[in-house]
Amino acid sequence: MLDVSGISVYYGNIAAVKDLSLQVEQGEIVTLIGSNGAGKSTTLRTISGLLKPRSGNIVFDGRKIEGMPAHDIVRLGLAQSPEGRRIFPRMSVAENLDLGAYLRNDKEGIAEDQERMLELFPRLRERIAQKAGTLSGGEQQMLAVARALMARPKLLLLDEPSMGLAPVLVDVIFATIKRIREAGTTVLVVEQNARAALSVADRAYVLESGSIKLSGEARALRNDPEIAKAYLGG
Ligand SMILES: Nc1ncnc2c1ncn2[C@@H]1O[C@H](COP(=O)(O)OP(=O)(O)OP(=O)(O)O)[C@@H](O)[C@H]1O
Repeated sequence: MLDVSGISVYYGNIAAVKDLSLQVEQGEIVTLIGSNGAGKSTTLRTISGLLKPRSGNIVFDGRKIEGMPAHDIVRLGLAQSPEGRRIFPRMSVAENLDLGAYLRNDKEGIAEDQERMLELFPRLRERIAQKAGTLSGGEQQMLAVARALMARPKLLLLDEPSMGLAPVLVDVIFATIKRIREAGTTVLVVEQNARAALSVADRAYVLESGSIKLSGEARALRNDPEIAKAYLGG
């Protein structure tokens, strides 16, 4: 479904991502893990069209998308829920969800999907008329994920969904990622919380200084002593 092949991404003269390749098959949960500054966000932002690679190719669903404007990429079925929960704080939860569907005009489908999101995230139903800025951090994170899903993507990109969340909410978010996949959406998730990410993913890539250092089945990586030492705290 997604084939990233040899991309390099620069900020000025500095390469943040170097000759990086990764693949995501339909129906998979794939995670990209790595420490601070490894280039995880840069990779995700390049796939979703917010940054342009200096070289390399990105093919999504059979179409070359590198260099395409982000809104055209969303239209093809690739949506990103950004790091830092960039929801609109002065708009209600319902209005934020509507914004996620801004490229659609099937009113009934949008209403159905909103209902589905409220089933997936019951906390949002309780707060549906509230301004998004008054939600807790975890609720805002859920809203950001739900908003991205309102675009009905084939592939959902998630940037650090567990950031700043209490451990119990991290579990809720990752359980939700599994349910999203069961409902038919493929997921590529970037995480610093390698333990949580490797416990739900099928496959993983380990990023170090802008390059893939290791990749494989998430289960195998979880049991790899080197990974445990570097990313799982022992
Ligand atoms: N806008 C920018 N301008 C210049 N350099 C940047 C910019 N954004 C990121 N970088 C640099 O690019 C490298 C990769 O950053 P990136 O944010 O992709 O890493 P990351 O793995 O997502 O880390 P984090 O988890 O801290 O966000 C880092 O060295 C970072 O300092």
